[in-house]
Amino acid sequence: MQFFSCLCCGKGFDGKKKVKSEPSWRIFSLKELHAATNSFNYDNKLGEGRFGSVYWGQLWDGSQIAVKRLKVWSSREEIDFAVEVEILARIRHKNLLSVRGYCAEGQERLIVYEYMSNLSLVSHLHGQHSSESLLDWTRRMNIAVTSAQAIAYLHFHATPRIVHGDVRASNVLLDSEFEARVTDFGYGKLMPDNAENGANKTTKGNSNLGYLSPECIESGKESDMGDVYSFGVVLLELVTGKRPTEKLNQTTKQGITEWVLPLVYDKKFGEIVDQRLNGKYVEEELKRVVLVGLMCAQTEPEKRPTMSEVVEMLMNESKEKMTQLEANPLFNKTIE
Ligand SMILES: Nc1ncnc2c1ncn2[C@@H]1O[C@H](COP(=O)(O)OP(=O)(O)OP(=O)(O)O)[C@@H](O)[C@H]1O
Repeated sequence: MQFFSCLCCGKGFDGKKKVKSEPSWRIFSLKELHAATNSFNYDNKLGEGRFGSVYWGQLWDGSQIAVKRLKVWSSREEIDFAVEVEILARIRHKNLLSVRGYCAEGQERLIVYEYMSNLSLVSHLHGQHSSESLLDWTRRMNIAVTSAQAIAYLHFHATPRIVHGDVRASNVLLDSEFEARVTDFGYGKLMPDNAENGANKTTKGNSNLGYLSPECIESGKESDMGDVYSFGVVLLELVTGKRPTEKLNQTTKQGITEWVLPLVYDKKFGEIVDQRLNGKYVEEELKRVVLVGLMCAQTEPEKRPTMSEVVEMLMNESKEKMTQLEANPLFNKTIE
């Protein structure tokens, strides 16, 4: 850690007070997190992922937190854990979920995040909130653009630059205003490959297969272009309300791109859009998101746009840009 200044106490490693002393994260005691989560009570549990369970909690100052209690962690990786969490904690963007701190005591390894009261995108599209139709078109467009900005930030502006490695709808959380907060970035580095119950960096217990690019499945390696592919799947999921893969019958599954592309050829955008929107959407915007999503989720990584280009394409409302998008060879049935 010698190359980092100490953000926790606001001092540089030369010991002098820095101008900006606002702490961005801190170390929590296990006692404090026990008190906040009612001793990791079952009633406080928000859910469970591959790396552990997440609990809702409230600190003494009234602020709400989400505590991720990681599965067994060997003390051998203690230093790595602290270094990695500190790197994640330093990465700040309004659409990335902020790490408030961590706790490493005995065998316990916990990461403390801000609490997102509207949970994840997946819960609104396919889960506990899916029947409430809280995601109107404006919210969906906002989520598309801001989550793209967050991933572009990781790829191009974060220090160090970060490949997310697990872009999917369950990792797009929503705050009280339904603003997107991308989470779970950098976990590939944080969790050792052979962690007990922890999955390999890209296979992840098959739970993200619908999001993984073909080259990532083949090589087992994460990449920025792999993130672009996964983000394309999220965009399509966001506007169609469909899952990344749907079971056609006992033996066959269909990927979301295979379902959408033929409808694009036939210009049947009204069939593509999530029917729960009851026709309340902006056609040009829908078209834009669908085309960008398909361009991202192309098989060949070199044909995909970068995340910065994705942001640009999603935000550009000009007719010229739309014409340019439509002219992409991917949407020309005869070339395929
Ligand atoms: N900061 C948070 N605020 C509110 N809910 C959260 C927060 N972080 C996680 N959750 C919820 O906790 C549950 C578990 O999250 P977790 O990140 O461990 O798993 P996941 O993302 O669903 O899967 P995986 O980690 O395997 O990718 C999810 O349902 C998620 O919505």
